[in-house]
Amino acid sequence: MLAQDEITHEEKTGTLQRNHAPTWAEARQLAFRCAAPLSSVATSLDQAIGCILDHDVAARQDLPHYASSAMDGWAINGEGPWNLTVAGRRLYAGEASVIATGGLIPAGATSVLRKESGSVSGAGCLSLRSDAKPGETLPGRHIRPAGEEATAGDILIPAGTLINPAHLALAAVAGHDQLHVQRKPRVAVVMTGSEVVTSGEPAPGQVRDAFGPQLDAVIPQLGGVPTGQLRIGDSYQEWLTALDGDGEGRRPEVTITTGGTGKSGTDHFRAAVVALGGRLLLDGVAMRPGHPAVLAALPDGHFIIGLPGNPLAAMLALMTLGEPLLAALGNRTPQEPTPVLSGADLEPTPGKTRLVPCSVVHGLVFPASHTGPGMMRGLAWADGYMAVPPEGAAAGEPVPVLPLPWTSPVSSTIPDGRRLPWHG
Ligand SMILES: Nc1nc2c(c(=O)[nH]1)N[C@H]1C(S)=C(S)[C@@H](COP(=O)(O)OP(=O)(O)OC[C@H]3O[C@@H](n4cnc5c(N)ncnc54)[C@H](O)[C@@H]3O)O[C@H]1N2
Ligand code: MOO
Repeated sequence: MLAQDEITHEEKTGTLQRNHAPTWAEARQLAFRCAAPLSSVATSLDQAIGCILDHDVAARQDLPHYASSAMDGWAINGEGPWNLTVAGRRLYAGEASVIATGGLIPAGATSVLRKESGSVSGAGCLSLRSDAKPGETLPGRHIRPAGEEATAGDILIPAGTLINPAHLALAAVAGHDQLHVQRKPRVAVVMTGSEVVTSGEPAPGQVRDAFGPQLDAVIPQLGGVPTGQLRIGDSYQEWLTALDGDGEGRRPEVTITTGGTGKSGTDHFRAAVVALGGRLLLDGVAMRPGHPAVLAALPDGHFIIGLPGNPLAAMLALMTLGEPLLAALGNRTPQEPTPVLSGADLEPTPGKTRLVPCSVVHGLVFPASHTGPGMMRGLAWADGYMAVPPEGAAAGEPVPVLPLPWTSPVSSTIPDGRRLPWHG
């Protein structure tokens, strides 16, 4: 939801009165600060994977909750020989009964004798084999005591943990059927453009859709839950209907649109937001590519991110606005840039941060090739993206680098870790 205390006067009145677009760093900060974390939700174990735990998970009873046999053999009382009795009954001195691995230790048992350490006579008398290992009948031998792993009330998984498959098993064996987790923002995608085709080779004047295949895959990587994709043409009415949610004003916490951020007659993002009573929190960012990106809030406190139509521009705008917004809604911290020494001279772009897919080779960062605003080739192989400051950077100077949602964090090559004067 929209963070009420972060709404400025400009935003309340629905008018953005900036004379210049925010810097890339300001835009990221705004996208993070405009949203408050969603509430927590109780969920079944299978739905909790990859979620952040909101309440501690404690052992409901001792783990294991009863003393059990660690071996197949006999539960015994005292030193042998033993008279065999019915399994499960209390054992008195000199008695034994058959037990399997995991079986409940009967009252009176002092230890478990492994099958290979005993022999039974025809008369039902159990005796220790002469080749049995020493100490086989010592008290507690081959018994797994109750509470060996945890005592009732022990915190097994603290709040804040990112749930992995083993955590699910631990919660289950500790007696839990549900977990309280941080709710993830639901994210709908609305793709615009009557020239966009979704299969085969496009004809001249058509383009093959670059967003359908990747957005629902990247949304979970950014901590969101995709709720579906809608394709519309270029008319204002289609925009209005698409952004109006289910027709009764219900919509997911975030809607991502693609295309229509320009200011031509077919670009209806802003008009549709205003018609729905919403306001623009940010209209354009001083970056390249992706500068026409828009962030808006609707009266229900839900958000719309307008990504430009050019595919690389859109993905870098998603990293700039969507990554911090989804982090805020999911109660996580946004990605921080890491300083890495540049392996190449990077041209200045006065007044704009340049976002460039990049590769890291032997600790130096290099711009990828094929990184025009409409291209996907450079991004597909990149280790991350550089945020080249407006003044550029010479080879050997540090530049801020961020990972992509599907790449590993980039490690810093700056030896003393000193803070760099990032723009913005
Ligand atoms: N006169 C100006 N024209 C443009 C400017 C400008 O400042 N002045 N900015 C350019 C930049 S930069 C961008 S980015 C785009 C923004 O355009 P829109 O967000 O309005 O997007 P569209 O016009 O709908 O499409 C742009 C481009 O992207 C292609 N596209 C759209 N959807 C898809 C898709 N699903 N898969 C692949 N490609 C897609 C579309 O065919 C266009 O080629 O405006 C520039 N123009
Ligand atoms: O956002 Mo556009 O280049 O800046 O594609």
